Amino acid sequence: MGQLGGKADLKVVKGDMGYILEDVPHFTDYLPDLPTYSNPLQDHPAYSVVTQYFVDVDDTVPQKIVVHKDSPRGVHFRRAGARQRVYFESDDVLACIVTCGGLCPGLNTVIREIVCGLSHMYGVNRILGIEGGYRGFYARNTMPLTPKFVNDIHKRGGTILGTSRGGHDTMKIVDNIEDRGINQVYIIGGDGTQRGASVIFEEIQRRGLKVAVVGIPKTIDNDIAVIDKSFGFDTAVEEAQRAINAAHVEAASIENGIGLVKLMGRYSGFIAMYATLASRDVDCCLIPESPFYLEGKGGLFEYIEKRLKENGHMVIVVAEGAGQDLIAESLRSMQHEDASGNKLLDDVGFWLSQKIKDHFTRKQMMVINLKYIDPTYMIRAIPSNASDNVYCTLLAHSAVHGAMAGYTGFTVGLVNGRHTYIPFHRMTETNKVVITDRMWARVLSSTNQPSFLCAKDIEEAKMVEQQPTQLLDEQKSLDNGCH
Ligand SMILES: Nc1ncnc2c1ncn2[C@@H]1O[C@H](COP(=O)(O)OP(=O)(O)OP(=O)(O)O)[C@@H](O)[C@H]1O
Ligand SMILES: O=P(O)(O)OC[C@H]1O[C@](O)(CO)[C@@H](O)[C@@H]1O
Ligand SMILES: [Mg+2]
Repeated sequence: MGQLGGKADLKVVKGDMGYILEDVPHFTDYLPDLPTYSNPLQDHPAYSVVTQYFVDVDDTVPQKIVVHKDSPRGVHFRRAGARQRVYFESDDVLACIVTCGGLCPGLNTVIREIVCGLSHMYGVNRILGIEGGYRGFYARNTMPLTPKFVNDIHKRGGTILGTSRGGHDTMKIVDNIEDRGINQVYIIGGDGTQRGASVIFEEIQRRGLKVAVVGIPKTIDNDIAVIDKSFGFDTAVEEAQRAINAAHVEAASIENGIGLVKLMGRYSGFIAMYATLASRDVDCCLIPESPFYLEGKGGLFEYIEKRLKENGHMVIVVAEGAGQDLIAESLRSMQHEDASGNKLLDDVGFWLSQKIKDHFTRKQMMVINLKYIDPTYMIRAIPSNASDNVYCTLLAHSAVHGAMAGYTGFTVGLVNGRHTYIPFHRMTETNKVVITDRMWARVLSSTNQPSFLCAKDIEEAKMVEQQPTQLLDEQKSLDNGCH
């Protein structure tokens, strides 16, 4: 297996039969001759009895598991887990944890399990919480975190550390890390946060510091492509059921009742799609990936009228990023951004409510009763459910094992059911609902809604699907020997 040259931040290894490892950085890449120590887990009363507890250094996990007889082995990621040798002595570790971006169920569980993992598995006692997101590194005090302090935080929503958008000043952050003597940095956040983590890692590497930078990807929208699923997503889908049930009860209790529920999903409609599929009470699901229109044949108004005539009531679920082009057209809305530079969206739920009410009032054909429910922040603020709690625990432990083993500049992630270490740059590939895929077809068949698509839209969607992804591009250039 040979190391390939290439882009400065890519560490790619190529093997036989089209095997590619998209590896993550390690201290030894820029700090040769570091001492190593035997992993204290070897003597741990709970873990020492586990057969093959340590991960083989050569274990990797394939990104694509559906293969043909002759297909190349494809891209792999380094398998997460405890290594036999570690690069830190327990007493020398000073770790810190920061949470950035929007809230998500499970943040406190990840914080708890990093603290308990470091302490119980590796005997690390010095752990700091950075308050209020990235700017907390240089603008706020830190809080000491102990297993006792974090004991029951997983039962609470939000993040005990606080969070923020904006305020990423790489130099000030790294100066602060260096001044405090921090040598493990755990960064929990979404795509913006992981971009921030990547530049922090680059600066740390440039300064030649022995500081592990580890990301734990957070997105309630489940919009990161490379991982199976993000923590908090299951909890969000489950909690969304309560809003959909309420909308259904309201709609079904009154003549021509329409229950409209807005769910999160800025660019990806996964929460709306899964909540719709799980509920079976939803008659129409609108997501950012699938354009729709209101007036005329095959439009939303026609469908609402038909459904009310058939059934007397209906439930509509709309993802917050759906129909933004329509709103922009009708409101000539200004484009605003939040402190991190994310586009601020217009409220599709409120806009759609008004449009539906106006339409039926104007037409005077039937009196409708529309109830609009926006549970978005109520969903985002709850604690994670049981399965997300276990998932968060494994992500946190993978992060701790990776840092102790000397890996850095990576995020943890579940790929095909296995925990892995993934280079930062892969975190920015977005996961979207593919509207020409089976899952979206299942939604359409469960709701009976029109697809709102003309032949041209379908062609365009297929073209997007067929376009080479970054992965294929890279694979192609690797095959051409470009790296
Ligand atoms: N390209 C970037 N370089 C450095 N820092 C960044 C970059 N993009 C975002 N950040 C910082 O990351 C933090 C979080 O970013 P953002 O508000 O976009 O949330 P996020 O991590 O994407 O989470 P989510 O969008 O899921 O709520 C902010 O402090 C922001 O300044
Ligand atoms: O209102 P805030 O806190 O900026 O966050 C809203 C955004 O965060 C997200 O949940 C992503 O984390 C989006 O779906 C949503 O648009
Ligand atoms: Mg984001």
